[in-house]
Amino acid sequence: MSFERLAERLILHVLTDRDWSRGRDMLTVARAALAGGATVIQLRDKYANTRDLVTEGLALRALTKEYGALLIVNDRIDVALAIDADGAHVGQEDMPVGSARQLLGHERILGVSVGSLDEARLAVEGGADYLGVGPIYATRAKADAGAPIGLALLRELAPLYTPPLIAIGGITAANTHEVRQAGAAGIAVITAIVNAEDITAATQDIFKQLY
Ligand SMILES: Cc1ncc(COP(=O)(O)OP(=O)(O)O)c(N)n1
Ligand SMILES: Cc1ncsc1CCOP(=O)(O)O
Ligand SMILES: [Mg+2]
Repeated sequence: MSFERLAERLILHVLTDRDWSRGRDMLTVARAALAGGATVIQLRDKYANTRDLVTEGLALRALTKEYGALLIVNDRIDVALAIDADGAHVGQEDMPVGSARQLLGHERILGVSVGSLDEARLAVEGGADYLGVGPIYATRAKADAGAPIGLALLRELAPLYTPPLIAIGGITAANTHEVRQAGAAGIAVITAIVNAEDITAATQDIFKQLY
């Protein structure tokens, strides 16, 4: 897939998160987000054991196929392979990018979190298909995310590298436009979508700001 086509398909990631879903189950949340325009569901479950993660993943695999959306697994390359996900996402404390790429192969998408120029360079050299850049703004959904980095890194990276930049951290309908203007090909969202009372409407509101 070309980077341009990939960028289109990666425009709106919704990350699952039990803590912020108001007690609604993951499939209900994901279905509502897909109905509102999510193009990627990232399975992100910090509590489930491996067996449950695979079960959740298989259900999300069927659902994302129904909507023609991508499924990315957070942290776990083995689970991504087991459920035939479209790809996996690793951060700076997860599997190193080179090893992740080796295990995942070249047919699946590999996303890597970066918060600095150096991390971005290493991620690109290691074969990342997209970069998760953040936290752009303050976030409630990741306690160890560190201080917000603002828009400067997006502006620096956009002219340097071809893999799409996906902005994450505190993204809402109100700041989506400025994030895109700064160079983000797409955005990744937790609370502004999964914590919304009407998930589909919240996703639609954000989706509209992307174009
Ligand atoms: C698209 C995207 N970008 C960044 C992250 C964060 O990954 P990581 O730093 O490994 O943190 P956790 O999500 O694992 O808590 C992401 N998941 N997705
Ligand atoms: C997983 C992650 N990585 C950096 S910030 C963040 C949390 C994003 O959640 P929210 O969209 O609610 O700020
Ligand atoms: Mg991680």
